Amino acid sequence: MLTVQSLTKTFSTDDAEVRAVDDLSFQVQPGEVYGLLGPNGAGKTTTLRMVLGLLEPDAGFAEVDGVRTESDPIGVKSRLGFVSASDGVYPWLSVREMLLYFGDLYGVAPSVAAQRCEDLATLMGIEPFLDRRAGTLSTGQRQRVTLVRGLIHDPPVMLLDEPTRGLDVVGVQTIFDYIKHLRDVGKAVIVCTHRLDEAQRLCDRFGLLHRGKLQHAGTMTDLKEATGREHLVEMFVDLMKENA
Ligand SMILES: Nc1ncnc2c1ncn2[C@@H]1O[C@H](COP(=O)(O)OP(=O)(O)OP(=O)(O)O)[C@@H](O)[C@H]1O
Repeated sequence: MLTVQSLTKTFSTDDAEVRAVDDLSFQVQPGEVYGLLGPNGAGKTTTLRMVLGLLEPDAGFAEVDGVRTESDPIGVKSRLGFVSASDGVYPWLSVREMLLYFGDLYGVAPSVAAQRCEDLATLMGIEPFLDRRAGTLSTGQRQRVTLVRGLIHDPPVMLLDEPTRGLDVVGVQTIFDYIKHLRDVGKAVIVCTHRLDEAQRLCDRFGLLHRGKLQHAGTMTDLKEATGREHLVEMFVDLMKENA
């Protein structure tokens, strides 16, 4: 389970202070897909960076399966999988070498990592290119490899940042299947995306973030009741007008 409690971060620049994340709290349960959604600059990336332990909060904390980022940053990283549209691959390693290398970085025993590599390769359809250099893969093939890489240490919590960016319909469907798999095997999943139509189909619960604060949170039914709107897109447009 992931807990974010009263998380707050202000950035100071030469001419201004930006409260990027403002007293943000939410939880994601095992087997649940949570859409953390918001327009540009809402605070999504800053939140993920604090959950991952890459940025220190001014106040509040993130906790992954009972382990707090501030007290055990390595322990938290081993319990998190992170997949981002901007993930790179090591071009000169074969896909298998790269996956086993990441397993090793996470402290997974080589025999366990090798078996997981085989199982996940079958699941994500990457067996045909396991022994090809990662640098020769297409965007969609590379994306599937990064999805496998995110799971090589079998973390209980997965963070997906813009997972469908740049993918064709088949690639998007692969992400949908992957997220369904994550839900089925009981991972707690956070998805950040600007594709609100996809989010509406994918997520069990939502947090609509604007100016670092959750403006609405809950299931689609909760959000519809609270806003009187049918679709996330309309809710967002209203939010941005209200806060303009
Ligand atoms: N290192 C930084 N220094 C100063 N301001 C920052 C820094 N990082 C983020 N910000 C500001 O904090 C706010 C939130 O940014 P953040 O990147 O978290 O938004 P986001 O929701 O991920 O946006 P996007 O959808 O555009 O990626 C923005 O106003 C941004 O300019």
